[in-house]
Amino acid sequence: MELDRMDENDWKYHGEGNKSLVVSHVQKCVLFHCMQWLNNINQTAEQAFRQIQNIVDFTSNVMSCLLGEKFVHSGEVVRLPLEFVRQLSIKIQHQRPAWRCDKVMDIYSGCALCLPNLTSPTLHQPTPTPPLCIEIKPKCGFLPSPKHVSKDIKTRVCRYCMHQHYKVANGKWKRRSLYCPLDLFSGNRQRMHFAIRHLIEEPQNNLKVFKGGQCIYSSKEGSDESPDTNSLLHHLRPYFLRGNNRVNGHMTTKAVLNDFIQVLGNALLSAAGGDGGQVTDRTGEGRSFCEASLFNRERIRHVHICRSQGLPTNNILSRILQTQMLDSLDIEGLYPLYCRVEQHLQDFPKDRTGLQIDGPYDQNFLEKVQKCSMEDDGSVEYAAAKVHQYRIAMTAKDCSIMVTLVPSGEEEDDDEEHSDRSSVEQAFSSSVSVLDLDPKPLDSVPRQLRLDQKIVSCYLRT
Ligand SMILES: O=P(O)(O)O[C@@H]1[C@@H](OP(=O)(O)O)[C@H](OP(=O)(O)O)[C@H](O)[C@H](OP(=O)(O)O)[C@H]1OP(=O)(O)O
Ligand SMILES: Nc1ncnc2c1ncn2[C@@H]1O[C@H](COP(=O)(O)OP(=O)(O)OP(=O)(O)O)[C@@H](O)[C@H]1O
Repeated sequence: MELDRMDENDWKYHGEGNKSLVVSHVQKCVLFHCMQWLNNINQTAEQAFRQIQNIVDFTSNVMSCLLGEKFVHSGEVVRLPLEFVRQLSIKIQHQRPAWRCDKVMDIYSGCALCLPNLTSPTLHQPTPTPPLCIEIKPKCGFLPSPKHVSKDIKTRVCRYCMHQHYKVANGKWKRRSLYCPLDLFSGNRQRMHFAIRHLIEEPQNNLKVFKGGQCIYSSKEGSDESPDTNSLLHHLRPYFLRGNNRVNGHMTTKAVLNDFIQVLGNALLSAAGGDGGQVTDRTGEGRSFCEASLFNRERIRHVHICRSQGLPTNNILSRILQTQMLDSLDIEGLYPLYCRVEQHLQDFPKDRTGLQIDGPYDQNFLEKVQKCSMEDDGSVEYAAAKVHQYRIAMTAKDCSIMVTLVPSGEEEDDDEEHSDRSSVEQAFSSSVSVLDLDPKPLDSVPRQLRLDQKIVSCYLRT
């Protein structure tokens, strides 16, 4: 790509989050993450470059080691012509969701993060059934240890399920989602199926489906209407009309949905990097069932199911969960350590660099985090390492998984000996990546504590 000869007409709006606005190339398999700001803060181009380089370093030197490099794309910082960025921001403005427009795209620095477009149709041959890409933001998959929390409810109901009450009370979403992350991270097929079905019913910002690079299914924040599941099923039907189902050419809507969920669940369970085989089974710890999950409420009926299975150790869900569990103290146990670091930085501002509070996110940073002692010796180094661990865990709690399902060649359809189950499993090859791995700033810690208190008191009230 010739960065000095850019044309905004080659780019289109792709999506956005809380911090970045994403534009994709109309033909090539690349996209840019442009930063967006709440206020038009006075950041120099060099500071903007440094901030994005920090994201690249954190992704490649920290998150990639913890999650598995095969799943992670770190990207690179690019400098774009300012006029191109300005024209682009004007071009895409009308496509942005209104509720994100309190943020403005950074048109001053010219810096952006360049990544492969994981939903790009141009990666594959054009066919009537282009790859399906399913983006899942799973959120936190475990309950905190009772040692560190002041409210017993936090050890019984997961943060996501409690947060749902708070979000509905504050009008962020009109309806609660019945998805529970603890079911998705269970490794138990029935629980995972249950979780994915509820993600589809109420996707909020936890599920998006792309076909041929276009987002065909997602929630609109603040909207009264649920997304159109029938339209999703209409898109999915041709992918599942194969094997035995093709014989009579008819498939019920429920069967399409079940097959889709089964294929997605399989893709998540089979995505492993490095050595595999062992099982992470947390049922014994009592931190893997959420009382608010509908599945759990039916636990007596499902008791034989609950005892079985777990995630294979090097599975992507397992690695995300292990990284989330670096938050071993809960925000309540972590906050006093954060205060120790803050106090120290006020007294000795120059130590900010040595403690690597804002990076650099290099090998040394990762070692500090991995070698952090179990015992608090009262030092600022211990406190800083625990805060670093917490911030890494926050990133893992906020990342997204992109599952790509590529329909297999037609020849597999011809084998009518296959049962429905094996044919649907063979009908796709899959790959998995993890998105949105930027570091959370130090000042997100007090915000997290305040939010935690609001979520818990709202839940206890309702
Ligand atoms: O705190 P949470 O759990 O609400 O997570 C925030 C997300 O809200 P969610 O609950 O997923 O709708 C929030 O997502 P939305 O903007 O709601 O789509 C962001 O991902 C936010 O991260 P950051 O501050 O932009 O780095 C997330 O904030 P962090 O807590 O990860 O900093
Ligand atoms: N490499 C990619 N390939 C395809 N789509 C992507 C890619 N990166 C981001 N996206 C899309 O753009 C959206 C916004 O990106 P992202 O979640 O990284 O933004 P963010 O502002 O960092 O998010 P958050 O709100 O979690 O802070 C994603 O939800 C996803 O749909």
